[in-house]
Amino acid sequence: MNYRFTLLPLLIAVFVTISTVHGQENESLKYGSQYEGKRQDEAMQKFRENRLGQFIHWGLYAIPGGKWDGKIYPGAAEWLQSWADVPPEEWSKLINQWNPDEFDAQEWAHMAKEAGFKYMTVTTKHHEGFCLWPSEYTDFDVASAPNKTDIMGELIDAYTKVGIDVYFYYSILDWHHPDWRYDIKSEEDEQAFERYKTYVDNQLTELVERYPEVKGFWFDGTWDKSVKKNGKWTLEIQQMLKSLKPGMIVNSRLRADDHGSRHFDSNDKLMGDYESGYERRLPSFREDTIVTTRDWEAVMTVPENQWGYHQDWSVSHVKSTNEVLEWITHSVAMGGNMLVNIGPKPDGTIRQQEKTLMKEIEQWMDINGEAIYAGDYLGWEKQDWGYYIADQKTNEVYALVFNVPVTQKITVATPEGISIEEAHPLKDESESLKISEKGPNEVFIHLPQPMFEAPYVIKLKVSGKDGSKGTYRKAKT
Ligand SMILES: C[C@@H]1O/C(=N\OC(=O)Nc2ccccc2)[C@@H](O)[C@H](O)[C@@H]1O
Repeated sequence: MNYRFTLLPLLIAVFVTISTVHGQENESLKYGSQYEGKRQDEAMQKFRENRLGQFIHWGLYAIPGGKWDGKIYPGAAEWLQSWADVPPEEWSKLINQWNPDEFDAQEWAHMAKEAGFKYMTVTTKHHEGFCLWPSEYTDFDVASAPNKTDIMGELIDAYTKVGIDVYFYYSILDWHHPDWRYDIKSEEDEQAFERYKTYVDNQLTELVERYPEVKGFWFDGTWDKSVKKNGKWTLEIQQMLKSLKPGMIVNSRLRADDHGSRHFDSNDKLMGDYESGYERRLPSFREDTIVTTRDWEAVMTVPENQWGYHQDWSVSHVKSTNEVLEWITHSVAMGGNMLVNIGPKPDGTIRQQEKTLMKEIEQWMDINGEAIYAGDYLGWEKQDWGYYIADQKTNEVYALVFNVPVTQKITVATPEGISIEEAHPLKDESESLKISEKGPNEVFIHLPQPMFEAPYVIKLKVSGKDGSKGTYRKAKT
């Protein structure tokens, strides 16, 4: 049998397949990722060192607070218009009740500063379309409400003054604007969405020009086909913002590529400046360590799923402060940032549960904040008792204990040639914790009695192969 002729078609098929697959990985995209790796400029480094931020969801939805026509809706309060199926013209009447007469931006900024938040991201316009600044391009804004306070102006001034970086959340999805479209299926859709794109471009330009201290944009509401079919526009928005303000930071959630692929382009390359796909969920140490190769940020609610103010938090589990601290620690231990959300009340005050949470975060961060700020992925074997964090700048190593072993001691397994010299609790660094040999490259660190109620942070003095500090960190991948 002449194999040459029999095998030839198979060989061709194999070759075409390999080249196609390989070719797909390197498909040249016009609107895909614009660069690879982590941005190393000062603005992005500051984002990376901030680590802990405050998310603020505020808008007309705070007024009904999850209740419509006498019925409580357990879903996210900022989506009430959707859950209760309220027609836009009826929902818009809420503007006549917008009167946050207790709003005090300095008080909010002070609370955030004390709590240890290094940056803040606030909703300029959520899906409902109401604008919390006086916009030249719509009358569905604070300038048309009984209380005309420029919320964005007050907040960015107050937070910037106390040294907290401010980012703007902006929803592309807009339930109020007549030209918003979920999909583009007709010439009429096309023309309307072109008008809508101009509206958004104008508003974004307006926001940067009115509030030049803004550090970046957190885009949302980009999952519909209308946006996925406009990948070019999403890149143009990114480029426009960076030309308006060099160093501007834009999240991956804005972006769609030539084929509608979101966050990551069709070559699996991250778009935007950091990955913003972790919403009320966290990457796994077992399956998702790829996140440690890029900048990323998780965002979290205190209840199971309430971003805007909901008057009845009994509708779901409400995280304890220790749970919130573990979400923050988990993110930083995997080289990411965390935004912890609050949903202010319609009168401009902050609900007691959120004030208590911020106070308890403050008390913990006052002692342990050095393990969080500029924290990064260490790369050592994840242990059940908690997390390791390495400081990006000092290379100090911290062990953050959340799950106390019944043995009253934690195991620290170090890479070959690395040893633990000393262990000091951050709550009293003059104290030295006992270290005992467990096996090759494994030691026990003995925990103090009585057991503690909050996450317990230990600073480890580590020596590397050549005895110098800092040689023990896993190579940055
Ligand atoms: C931070 C949150 O972001 C949102 N949505 O984020 C999503 O990623 N939504 C989503 C996730 C998966 C599929 C479709 C939409 C908003 O709808 C919500 O009100 C809040 O502002």
